[in-house]
Amino acid sequence: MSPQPAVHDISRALTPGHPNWPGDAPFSVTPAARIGAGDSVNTGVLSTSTHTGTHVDAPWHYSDSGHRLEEVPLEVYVGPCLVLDVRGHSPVGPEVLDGLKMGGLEALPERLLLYTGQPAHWQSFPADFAALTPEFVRRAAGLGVRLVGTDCPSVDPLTSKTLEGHAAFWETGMYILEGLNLSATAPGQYQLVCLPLPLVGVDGAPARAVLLPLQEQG
Ligand SMILES: N[C@@H](CC(=O)c1ccccc1NC=O)C(=O)O
Ligand SMILES: [Zn+2]
Ligand SMILES: [Zn+2]
Repeated sequence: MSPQPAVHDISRALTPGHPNWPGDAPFSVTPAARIGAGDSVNTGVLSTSTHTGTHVDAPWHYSDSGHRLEEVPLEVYVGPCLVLDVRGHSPVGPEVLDGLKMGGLEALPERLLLYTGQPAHWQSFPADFAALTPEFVRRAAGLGVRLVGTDCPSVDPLTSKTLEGHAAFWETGMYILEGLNLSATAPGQYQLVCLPLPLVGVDGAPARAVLLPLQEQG
Protein backbone atom coordinates (compact mmCIF):
# COMPACT_ATOMS: atom_id res chain seq x y z
CA MET A 1 0.00 0.00 0.00
CA SER A 2 1.32 3.49 -0.85
CA PRO A 3 2.43 5.79 2.00
CA GLN A 4 -0.50 7.54 3.63
CA PRO A 5 -0.70 11.33 3.66
CA ALA A 6 -0.22 13.19 6.98
CA VAL A 7 -3.98 13.69 7.24
CA HIS A 8 -5.83 10.60 6.08
CA ASP A 9 -9.56 11.15 5.64
CA ILE A 10 -11.72 8.21 6.77
CA SER A 11 -15.06 10.01 6.32
CA ARG A 12 -17.61 8.99 3.72
CA ALA A 13 -18.10 11.65 1.03
CA LEU A 14 -21.70 12.93 1.21
CA THR A 15 -22.69 13.09 -2.41
CA PRO A 16 -26.18 13.97 -3.71
CA GLY A 17 -28.40 10.93 -3.27
CA HIS A 18 -26.19 9.44 -0.55
CA PRO A 19 -28.17 6.35 0.51
CA ASN A 20 -30.03 6.59 3.79
CA TRP A 21 -31.16 3.99 6.32
CA PRO A 22 -34.39 2.46 4.94
CA GLY A 23 -37.28 4.72 5.87
CA ASP A 24 -35.02 7.46 7.20
CA ALA A 25 -34.90 11.03 5.82
CA PRO A 26 -32.89 11.37 2.60
CA PHE A 27 -29.69 13.41 2.46
CA SER A 28 -29.75 16.53 0.28
CA VAL A 29 -28.08 19.89 -0.23
CA THR A 30 -30.54 22.12 -2.07
CA PRO A 31 -29.19 25.21 -3.84
CA ALA A 32 -30.50 28.42 -2.24
CA ALA A 33 -28.66 31.58 -3.36
CA ARG A 34 -26.71 31.41 -6.64
CA ILE A 35 -24.22 34.01 -7.94
CA GLY A 36 -25.18 32.93 -11.45
CA ALA A 37 -28.78 33.88 -10.63
CA GLY A 38 -27.82 37.37 -9.47
CA ASP A 39 -27.26 36.62 -5.78
CA SER A 40 -24.08 37.91 -4.12
CA VAL A 41 -23.08 34.43 -2.86
CA ASN A 42 -23.74 30.72 -3.36
CA THR A 43 -25.46 28.95 -0.44
CA GLY A 44 -27.18 25.62 0.15
CA VAL A 45 -29.79 24.16 2.47
CA LEU A 46 -28.69 20.96 4.15
CA SER A 47 -31.18 18.24 5.03
CA THR A 48 -29.92 15.08 6.67
CA SER A 49 -30.69 12.39 9.18
CA THR A 50 -28.42 12.44 12.22
CA HIS A 51 -27.35 8.91 11.07
CA THR A 52 -26.11 9.69 7.56
CA GLY A 53 -22.71 8.52 6.32
CA THR A 54 -19.89 8.77 8.85
CA HIS A 55 -21.62 9.63 12.12
CA VAL A 56 -21.58 9.11 15.87
CA ASP A 57 -24.43 7.71 17.94
CA ALA A 58 -25.15 9.50 21.20
CA PRO A 59 -26.41 7.02 23.84
CA TRP A 60 -29.85 8.69 23.69
CA HIS A 61 -30.19 7.07 20.22
CA TYR A 62 -30.58 3.68 21.88
CA SER A 63 -31.68 4.47 25.44
CA ASP A 64 -34.15 7.08 26.62
CA SER A 65 -31.99 7.55 29.70
CA GLY A 66 -28.80 7.91 27.63
CA HIS A 67 -26.73 11.06 27.18
CA ARG A 68 -27.41 13.51 24.38
CA LEU A 69 -24.52 14.29 22.05
CA GLU A 70 -23.29 17.44 23.85
CA GLU A 71 -22.87 15.38 27.03
CA VAL A 72 -20.37 13.02 25.39
CA PRO A 73 -16.81 14.32 26.01
CA LEU A 74 -14.93 15.07 22.78
CA GLU A 75 -11.96 13.16 24.22
CA VAL A 76 -13.90 9.98 23.40
CA TYR A 77 -13.47 10.77 19.70
CA VAL A 78 -9.93 12.21 19.71
CA GLY A 79 -6.78 10.27 20.59
CA PRO A 80 -4.82 7.08 19.91
CA CYS A 81 -6.62 4.36 17.99
CA LEU A 82 -6.02 0.97 16.43
CA VAL A 83 -7.37 0.04 12.99
CA LEU A 84 -8.11 -3.69 12.73
CA ASP A 85 -8.87 -5.62 9.56
CA VAL A 86 -11.74 -7.95 10.56
CA ARG A 87 -12.80 -9.04 7.09
CA GLY A 88 -14.20 -12.56 7.16
CA HIS A 89 -15.77 -12.12 10.61
CA SER A 90 -19.53 -11.57 10.28
CA PRO A 91 -20.80 -10.89 12.83
CA VAL A 92 -17.63 -9.55 14.43
CA GLY A 93 -17.05 -11.54 17.62
CA PRO A 94 -14.55 -11.34 20.48
CA GLU A 95 -12.14 -13.61 18.61
CA VAL A 96 -10.83 -10.61 16.64
CA LEU A 97 -9.39 -9.28 19.91
CA ASP A 98 -7.50 -12.49 20.70
CA GLY A 99 -3.76 -12.06 20.92
CA LEU A 100 -3.71 -8.32 20.23
CA LYS A 101 -1.59 -7.57 23.27
CA MET A 102 0.76 -10.40 22.40
CA GLY A 103 1.09 -8.89 18.93
CA GLY A 104 3.48 -6.25 20.27
CA LEU A 105 0.99 -3.79 21.74
CA GLU A 106 1.85 -2.76 25.29
CA ALA A 107 -1.73 -1.63 25.83
CA LEU A 108 -4.74 -1.52 23.60
CA PRO A 109 -5.60 2.07 22.56
CA GLU A 110 -8.92 3.38 23.88
CA ARG A 111 -10.31 3.58 20.33
CA LEU A 112 -10.75 0.63 17.96
CA LEU A 113 -11.74 1.04 14.30
CA LEU A 114 -12.95 -2.05 12.44
CA TYR A 115 -12.52 -2.53 8.70
CA THR A 116 -15.08 -5.13 7.65
CA GLY A 117 -14.59 -4.64 3.89
CA GLN A 118 -17.17 -1.95 3.12
CA PRO A 119 -16.34 0.04 -0.04
CA ALA A 120 -15.52 3.77 -0.06
CA HIS A 121 -18.82 4.63 -1.74
CA TRP A 122 -22.25 3.10 -1.26
CA GLN A 123 -24.25 3.02 -4.50
CA SER A 124 -27.21 1.76 -2.51
CA PHE A 125 -27.72 1.14 1.19
CA PRO A 126 -25.80 -1.99 2.23
CA ALA A 127 -28.39 -4.49 3.44
CA ASP A 128 -25.92 -7.17 4.47
CA PHE A 129 -23.07 -5.98 6.65
CA ALA A 130 -21.01 -7.24 9.58
CA ALA A 131 -22.69 -6.38 12.88
CA LEU A 132 -20.90 -6.59 16.25
CA THR A 133 -21.85 -9.24 18.79
CA PRO A 134 -22.55 -8.17 22.39
CA GLU A 135 -19.70 -10.51 23.39
CA PHE A 136 -17.30 -8.51 21.23
CA VAL A 137 -18.51 -5.26 22.81
CA ARG A 138 -18.11 -6.60 26.35
CA ARG A 139 -14.64 -8.02 25.67
CA ALA A 140 -13.50 -4.71 24.15
CA ALA A 141 -14.84 -2.84 27.18
CA GLY A 142 -12.96 -5.24 29.46
CA LEU A 143 -9.75 -4.36 27.60
CA GLY A 144 -10.25 -0.65 28.33
CA VAL A 145 -11.69 0.40 24.95
CA ARG A 146 -13.99 3.48 25.09
CA LEU A 147 -14.93 3.92 21.42
CA VAL A 148 -15.54 1.41 18.63
CA GLY A 149 -15.78 2.60 15.05
CA THR A 150 -17.01 0.53 12.13
CA ASP A 151 -17.23 1.02 8.36
CA CYS A 152 -20.78 -0.44 8.52
CA PRO A 153 -23.93 1.71 8.85
CA SER A 154 -24.79 0.18 12.23
CA VAL A 155 -23.34 -2.07 14.94
CA ASP A 156 -26.53 -4.19 14.76
CA PRO A 157 -27.98 -5.97 11.72
CA LEU A 158 -30.27 -3.90 9.50
CA THR A 159 -33.38 -5.84 10.51
CA SER A 160 -32.69 -5.96 14.26
CA LYS A 161 -35.44 -4.50 16.42
CA THR A 162 -33.79 -5.42 19.72
CA LEU A 163 -30.41 -3.76 19.00
CA GLU A 164 -28.40 -6.03 21.30
CA GLY A 165 -25.11 -4.61 20.05
CA HIS A 166 -26.13 -1.03 20.81
CA ALA A 167 -27.47 -2.20 24.19
CA ALA A 168 -24.09 -3.71 25.06
CA PHE A 169 -22.45 -0.34 24.34
CA TRP A 170 -24.97 1.26 26.70
CA GLU A 171 -24.33 -1.30 29.45
CA THR A 172 -20.54 -0.96 29.21
CA GLY A 173 -20.39 2.83 28.78
CA MET A 174 -18.60 2.60 25.43
CA TYR A 175 -19.38 4.84 22.47
CA ILE A 176 -20.16 4.21 18.79
CA LEU A 177 -18.82 5.64 15.52
CA GLU A 178 -20.46 4.29 12.35
CA GLY A 179 -20.15 4.54 8.57
CA LEU A 180 -16.38 5.03 8.35
CA ASN A 181 -14.50 4.65 5.09
CA LEU A 182 -11.52 2.44 5.94
CA SER A 183 -11.07 1.02 2.43
CA ALA A 184 -7.73 2.81 1.91
CA THR A 185 -6.34 2.53 5.44
CA ALA A 186 -3.51 0.23 6.45
CA PRO A 187 -4.25 -1.59 9.72
CA GLY A 188 -2.23 -0.22 12.63
CA GLN A 189 -2.00 2.56 15.18
CA TYR A 190 -2.93 6.20 14.54
CA GLN A 191 -4.28 9.30 16.22
CA LEU A 192 -8.00 9.58 15.55
CA VAL A 193 -9.55 13.02 15.19
CA CYS A 194 -13.30 12.69 14.82
CA LEU A 195 -15.42 15.78 15.30
CA PRO A 196 -19.22 15.37 15.26
CA LEU A 197 -21.23 18.43 14.27
CA PRO A 198 -21.94 20.47 17.43
CA LEU A 199 -25.69 19.82 17.41
CA VAL A 200 -27.36 20.16 20.81
CA GLY A 201 -29.97 17.80 22.24
CA VAL A 202 -29.55 15.21 19.49
CA ASP A 203 -29.21 11.42 19.25
CA GLY A 204 -26.18 11.53 16.94
CA ALA A 205 -24.48 13.59 14.27
CA PRO A 206 -22.50 13.35 11.04
CA ALA A 207 -18.77 13.70 11.70
CA ARG A 208 -15.52 14.37 9.90
CA ALA A 209 -13.04 11.71 10.90
CA VAL A 210 -9.33 11.70 10.02
CA LEU A 211 -6.30 9.67 11.03
CA LEU A 212 -2.95 11.28 11.81
CA PRO A 213 0.34 9.42 12.25
CA LEU A 214 0.94 8.25 15.80
CA GLN A 215 3.55 10.46 17.52
CA GLU A 216 6.80 8.59 18.03
CA GLN A 217 7.49 7.92 21.71
CA GLY A 218 10.45 10.12 22.78
N1 LIG B 1 -29.12 2.00 14.46
C1 LIG B 1 -28.80 2.72 13.27
C2 LIG B 1 -29.91 3.58 12.76
C3 LIG B 1 -31.27 3.07 12.93
O1 LIG B 1 -31.50 2.04 13.54
C4 LIG B 1 -32.34 3.85 12.32
C5 LIG B 1 -32.04 5.05 11.69
C6 LIG B 1 -33.05 5.79 11.12
C7 LIG B 1 -34.36 5.36 11.14
C8 LIG B 1 -34.66 4.15 11.77
C9 LIG B 1 -33.65 3.41 12.37
N2 LIG B 1 -33.92 2.21 13.01
C10 LIG B 1 -35.22 1.71 13.09
O2 LIG B 1 -35.43 0.62 13.58
C11 LIG B 1 -27.66 3.63 13.57
O3 LIG B 1 -27.20 3.57 14.67
O4 LIG B 1 -27.27 4.45 12.76
ZN1 LIG C 1 -26.13 5.68 13.96
ZN1 LIG D 1 -25.83 2.90 15.77
